[in-house]
Amino acid sequence: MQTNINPSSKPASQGTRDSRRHTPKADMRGLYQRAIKESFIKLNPKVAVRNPVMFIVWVGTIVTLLVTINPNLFGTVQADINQQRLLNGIITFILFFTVVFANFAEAVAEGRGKAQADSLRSTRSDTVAKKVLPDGTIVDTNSTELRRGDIIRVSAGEMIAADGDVIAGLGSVDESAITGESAPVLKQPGTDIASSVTGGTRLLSDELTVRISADPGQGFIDRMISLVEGAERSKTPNEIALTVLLAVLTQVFLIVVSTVPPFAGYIANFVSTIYGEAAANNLRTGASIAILISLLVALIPTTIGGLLSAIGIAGMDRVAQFNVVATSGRAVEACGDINTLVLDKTGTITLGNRLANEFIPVNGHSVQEVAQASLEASLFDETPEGRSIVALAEKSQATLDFNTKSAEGIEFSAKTRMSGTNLPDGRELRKGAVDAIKGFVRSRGGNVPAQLDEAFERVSRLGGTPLAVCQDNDIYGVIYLKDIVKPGLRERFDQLRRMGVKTIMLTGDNRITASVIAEEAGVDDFIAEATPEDKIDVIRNEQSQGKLVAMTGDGTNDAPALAQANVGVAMNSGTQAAKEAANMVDLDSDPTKLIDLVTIGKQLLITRGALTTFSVANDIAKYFAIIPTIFGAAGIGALNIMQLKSAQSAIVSALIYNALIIPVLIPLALKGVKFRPLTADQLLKRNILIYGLGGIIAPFIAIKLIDIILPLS
Ligand SMILES: Nc1ncnc2c1ncn2[C@@H]1O[C@H](COP(=O)(O)OP(=O)(O)OP(=O)(O)O)[C@@H](O)[C@H]1O
Ligand SMILES: [K+]
Ligand SMILES: [Mg+2]
Repeated sequence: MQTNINPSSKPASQGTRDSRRHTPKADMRGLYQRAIKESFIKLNPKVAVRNPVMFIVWVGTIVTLLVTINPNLFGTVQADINQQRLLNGIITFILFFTVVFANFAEAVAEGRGKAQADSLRSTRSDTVAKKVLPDGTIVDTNSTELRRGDIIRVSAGEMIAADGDVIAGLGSVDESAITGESAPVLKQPGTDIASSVTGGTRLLSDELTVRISADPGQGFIDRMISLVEGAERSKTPNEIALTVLLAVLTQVFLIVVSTVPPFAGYIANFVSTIYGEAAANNLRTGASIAILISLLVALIPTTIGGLLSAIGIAGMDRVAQFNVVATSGRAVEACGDINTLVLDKTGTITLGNRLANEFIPVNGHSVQEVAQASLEASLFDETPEGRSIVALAEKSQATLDFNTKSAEGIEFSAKTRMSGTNLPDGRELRKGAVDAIKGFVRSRGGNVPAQLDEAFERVSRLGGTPLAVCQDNDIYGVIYLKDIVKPGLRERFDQLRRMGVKTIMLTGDNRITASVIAEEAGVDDFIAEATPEDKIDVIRNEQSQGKLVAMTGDGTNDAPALAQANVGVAMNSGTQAAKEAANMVDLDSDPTKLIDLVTIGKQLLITRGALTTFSVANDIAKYFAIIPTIFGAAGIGALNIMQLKSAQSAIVSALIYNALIIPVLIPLALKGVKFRPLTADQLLKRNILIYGLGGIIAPFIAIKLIDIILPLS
């Protein structure tokens, strides 16, 4: 087992998170002022109707306002008309603020995104780009006139006018406008990583030629702005299902409450035969329209109805705080339902800077000869692995004895799993996965020495990647590429396991290395020697068992798998193809962030469930507060278990509680309920216990307290 973990390196997604937020903290006071204004603007019926539960409250407010103005509107009131008017007025006032509070919850949630959008927009200004025409001439072109496929030249100090891929040049780019990270990022063409640039970022050094990949208004920052602003926010399937459920519940209570007057009338007739007409009248007037509306509003799920969209928006927002751009709320929620997490080994589970550590000779060759062959084989290999091999070979005094211009580079591909160089004198040098090189040598009539397997095993058992090196049909030796498992992963995978998420490591590397790394990192399963096609198959296979799969990737060859996965997270450092196929982009290019995303998604679902449970459980107390006032005077006082001061005080207390609970719960809706890594089953039980039981008890206490404080008799 590997013991040489670098103790100074932190898990990639911890530690620096706060400093990485891509927008400055929103001005909170301005945010609340804006939200208060918005809460009143949202009273517009056209907007209000989108939330059926709160719309009922809004309509109820209008009706109670009418009976405040004229208490006799729906039949003569027998009680003191001024007293009736006062009560109706108070009810109207509270109902109105119930709607405003719900609007406020949504406005606060939206406001954070708007503030973010503003700060993003401020980084965006029309830029003049140097467009390269097909004949090579350069013309100044406004960034709004650039189209997909156009070629531009960017010089040091200039803003990159639009998204694109670097096709020539090399330079460092300041991406702090989107990532908040001030360290410059090196951009160069060709490689899977580091070839894509984002409009609105600034080139710090040298010169780049960029092929534009997005039409105006379709760029990454544009998409980010419209996302955080909520312009593209559509309800997720879960949210729609819950909205429908709440609407149905509202309808049920509407029917229930509308049966109260006939029922009360029936009892009144009965009461009049025993206690006389005076008592019966009391009962008939008790069921006044304003009180029935109060009962209805108390019973329908206004708490969750008022907080539902804030919870969803906050979920997207929390993802943004982690420096991840989600293309939809649906993607965020899907994270919460993930059963299987597919991770690739190099760069995800390991630190990824696989560096050449040692040359191990076989077949009677010397270390020097292996270094020489490795240098020649890696001459055109631009991958970090290739570069590190060149560096180690040069340290071992290897030199070139041919003109590199006349040699031909054989690029690495995940399919062949080797790379190399064809020399001018006809020699073919190759390096790559050991079995791939074995195949290459055998196809040229060569032998595979037993020593090779020993070297292969030795490197693999250390968790390293062994690369065999050969010249034509002669195997020279093995290059030990050393890699290190990221610290702290085991705990994170343990956490996922407790949430019921299975982790699968997918790697193109050999079985032994894979098993050593898998064991050290603590993943549940691993698949070795995987081709890009295998990656899609693994995802499809999991999905065919009804599982939801998340995957992280960065390469163009990851794009199909990213698209196939239910949640695909592309690295910002990755190719445009990968970013387009994925439904999330991680601006920090930190593959382990999926673990945080799963947590956020789960937290979103749990918060919604918890507040729904709480909202519905609240009804019991409110029911017992209001129902005796409808029947109370008629001697059914046994229902008055809360012993509230009077009918008026009971109704008003219940409604005040009902209204205030919305703003009280806004922080919880925005922050999410405290998350613990438990399975769905355990979480359900826990939530029913806390939010169900709490939801029953809390309002009894709160309503009783409000009743005591209220100066109503
Ligand atoms: N530059 C290279 N030249 C030759 N062979 C390479 C090179 N890079 C990798 N290989 C070999 O090809 C195998 C597959 O590499 P690749 O980087 O495609 O793996 P992968 O499928 O992305 O999985 P992971 O990145 O998790 O290891 C490696 O295990 C190694 O044996
Ligand atoms: K309610
Ligand atoms: Mg890889």
